[in-house]
Amino acid sequence: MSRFRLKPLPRAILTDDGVLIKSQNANPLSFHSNALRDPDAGPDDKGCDDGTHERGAGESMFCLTCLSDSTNFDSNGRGILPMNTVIPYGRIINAHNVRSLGATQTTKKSKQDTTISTALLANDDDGLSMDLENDAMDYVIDLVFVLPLEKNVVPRTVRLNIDYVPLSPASSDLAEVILKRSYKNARRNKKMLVIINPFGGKGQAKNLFFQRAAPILDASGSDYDIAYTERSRHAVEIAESLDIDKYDTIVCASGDGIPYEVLNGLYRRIDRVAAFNKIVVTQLPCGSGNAMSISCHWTMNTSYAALCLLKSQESRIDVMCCQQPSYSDQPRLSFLSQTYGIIAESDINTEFIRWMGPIRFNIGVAFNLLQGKTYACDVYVKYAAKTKHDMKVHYLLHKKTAELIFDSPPASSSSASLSQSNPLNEHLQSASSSSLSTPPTPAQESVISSEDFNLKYSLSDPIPEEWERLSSDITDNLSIFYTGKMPYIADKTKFFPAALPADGAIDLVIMNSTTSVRRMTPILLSLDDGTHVMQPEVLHSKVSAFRLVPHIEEGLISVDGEKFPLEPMQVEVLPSLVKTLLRNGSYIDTEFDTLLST
Ligand SMILES: Nc1ncnc2c1ncn2[C@@H]1O[C@H](COP(=O)(O)OP(=O)(O)OP(=O)(O)O)[C@@H](O)[C@H]1O
Repeated sequence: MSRFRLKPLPRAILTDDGVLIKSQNANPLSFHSNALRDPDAGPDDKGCDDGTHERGAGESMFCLTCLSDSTNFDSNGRGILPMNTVIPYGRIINAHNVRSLGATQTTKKSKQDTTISTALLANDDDGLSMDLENDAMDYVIDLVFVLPLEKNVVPRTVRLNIDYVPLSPASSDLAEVILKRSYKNARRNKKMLVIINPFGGKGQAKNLFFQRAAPILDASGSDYDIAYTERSRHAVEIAESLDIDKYDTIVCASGDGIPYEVLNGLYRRIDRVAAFNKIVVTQLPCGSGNAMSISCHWTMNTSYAALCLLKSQESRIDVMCCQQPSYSDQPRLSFLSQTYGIIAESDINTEFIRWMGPIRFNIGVAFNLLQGKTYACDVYVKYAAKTKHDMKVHYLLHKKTAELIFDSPPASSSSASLSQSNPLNEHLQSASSSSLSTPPTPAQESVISSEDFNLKYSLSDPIPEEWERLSSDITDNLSIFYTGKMPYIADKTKFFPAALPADGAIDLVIMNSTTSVRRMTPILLSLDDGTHVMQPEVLHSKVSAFRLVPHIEEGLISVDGEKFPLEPMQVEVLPSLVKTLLRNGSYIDTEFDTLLST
């Protein structure tokens, strides 16, 4: 005999945007935190800062101060999802049919009835019941979604009674229907290797991963192994010897140093074509420099980046290939930047004050600037866009193409939505719910061959005829030489606002020491909004290749934040070589178009 336990459930339906709560249940909903935690990592989600209520054991509750306006309180301090709240597909990370609870008892519904008190009968039956009157089936689903709590997103589970009319017998697995909508354009069931640099982010990388990202990955049912880097360049070895049949995604829970090493490890493989066709390389921001995450996931927050890791589409991006005499047998890949002059010195030569955090870099720049240091060199370039006008044309052309491919219709605003509290989530929502957001050649379908690794130019050859030498007026007194492929080089530093993921070009920014400190200071202070590139003193172009020949005695070149020898360096773009995850299929919007129109 079955034992029955009455448990009221809220009713919901599927909409184009997400799961819409149709009936506001009089009883409070409780949301279960299903985060698995590293026992070493300590608690993360502590509930509310305001301390007005506490969480019971094994249970988390919504709180007004942590949620959007769409959340209400009952007298016990528990949150309820009001009618017309939408849990967007972009926020849903898992769903389970509650088969063990079995048949649901349906009541006859009038069209206007939005406060149905449905009882879930817990018994031993399996299966789902059908309301023959309207062909809608009642499903009991455990829906796992992420909720903004303080500055992070955290996983929660809610049990819902969902009315759904199956389109075909094959779609009667409602959890699968929801998951397909929630992971549109994204690879589900990734096989991930998470590489954690325990020294990254001033030693915080491991805690950040386990506190902010792992709960979301675990709640989504993701499959991942963890490897810790034990020494410098260990990630090169890990990637070089990786079993690429076992994994499809390498997640670098680190700063930008580990993705750099991983890409070069993959590049050294004999089967590198297969590796670059299979493996996606992405970052969870756990270091002090997280340019890849801010550029690709549009966030420096580890929990939001974990959500993006699950939801973003695989895309191919350009990478740069560096040649120098010291490693002529094995060129190096660079995904982020190469720099020479004040910024290189400030980045690398301030390692000894690493404990200061990112401010050490600003101190280094200011120090070198005030000393009026110059870094003489010769620079030869193959232009892709030379003048500021060419830059505008190039940028708008490539940005336009991306918009046509990836833009989504605006989400319905008729219903309250859990996504309202954070503008970042609108992007996530549109990315996953749009029917127009399928790119013509997503990374899953675009295959590269060994020819895509071929370099067009050799450092040992003379400068090609079609290249141009920059005027010595600029290069004799050079202060900053910076080339890059991603818009952000650090938090709040939009150094390359015109950078695009796959435009076949490297962005070049050069500044000259003849610019007075009085002029240089405001230019450098405008790095956060990217307006420095609009200043007449700043040379801003796009190149597909360049050669830098330093003429100073002592110094260094920095590639993706790593110290490189002070030698001639030649760099060329290798178009669309690397698979990564891009939110909505693009880099974070730098609003460079707005700068162009001012
Ligand atoms: N176990 C280890 N011991 C020492 N160094 C390591 C170890 N693991 C990784 N590294 C090195 O740490 C460097 C920085 O790594 P990462 O980018 O993850 O951290 P970060 O905090 O962002 O550092 P940075 O400020 O240099 O960017 C890498 O060059 C890597 O080779």
